Amino acid sequence: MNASSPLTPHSSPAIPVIAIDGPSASGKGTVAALVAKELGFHYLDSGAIYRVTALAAQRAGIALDDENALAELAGKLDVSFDNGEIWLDGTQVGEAVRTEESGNAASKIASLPRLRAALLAFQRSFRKAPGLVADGRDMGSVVFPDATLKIFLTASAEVRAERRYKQLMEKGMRANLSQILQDLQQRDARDSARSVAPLQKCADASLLDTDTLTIAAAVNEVLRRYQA
Ligand SMILES: Nc1ncnc2c1ncn2[C@@H]1O[C@H](COP(=O)(O)OP(=O)(O)OP(=O)(O)O)[C@@H](O)[C@H]1O
Ligand SMILES: Nc1ccn([C@H]2C[C@H](O)[C@@H](COP(=O)(O)O)O2)c(=O)n1
Repeated sequence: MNASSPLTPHSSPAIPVIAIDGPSASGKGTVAALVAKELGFHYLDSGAIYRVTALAAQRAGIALDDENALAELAGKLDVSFDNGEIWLDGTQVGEAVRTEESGNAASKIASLPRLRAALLAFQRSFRKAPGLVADGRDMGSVVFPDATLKIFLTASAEVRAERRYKQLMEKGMRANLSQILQDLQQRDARDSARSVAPLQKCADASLLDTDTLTIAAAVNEVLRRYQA
């Protein structure tokens, strides 16, 4: 696995990290990427790692509950990230990892402790100077517990479902609002209930509710908290 440039074998505590965790469609990816751009930092979309691992498993015919086989697969995945594009085994995965089915498959394998452990070092290898903005579910709690700033980004399930609906429609994908709301609530419940690295606001994270915030306002608020 590589993050488009040589791997750093160990994480470096001197390099600042902004960890943005939260439920699905809360805007983590959008806000994290814009904050990273503003600060000139690297960006880690950790959910994409789980999504592409699930895709690789499906291509290899590995069941999504076969923990040993999934952990072994994760340890030798040929995945790289380059300018927002994901490469698996030398080919671009494109929108295959952006569907709700892909999010659900990722959520299922993400509940397996050995699979999560196998992905830890790869995620930490993204910590490079001058800094990193990382989004996911356990960025502040497990992957970067010493992060400089930890944000728990959220919005009501209804607002998130509407945003996801709009996003899918804009991409020309089929979408049904009530189905999206149901899927999103099920995924959040699974991600919150698992025994390892559950989705939760850790004690040292600060809450950012974007129900009534524009993307620009959410980005500015993260930057303000970082600079404070
Ligand atoms: N504050 C906001 N106001 C309006 N739309 C927003 C806001 N934040 C994000 N969005 C939109 O909501 C959609 C979902 O955002 P995004 O994909 O960043 O969420 P996410 O938390 O990364 O989702 P997932 O966990 O499923 O990957 C996008 O279309 C994005 O543009
Ligand atoms: N740090 C992470 C990131 C993601 N996951 C799992 C749980 C999510 O439902 C799924 C897809 O993530 P998304 O792309 O929607 O952010 O992957 C996780 O457990 N830990």
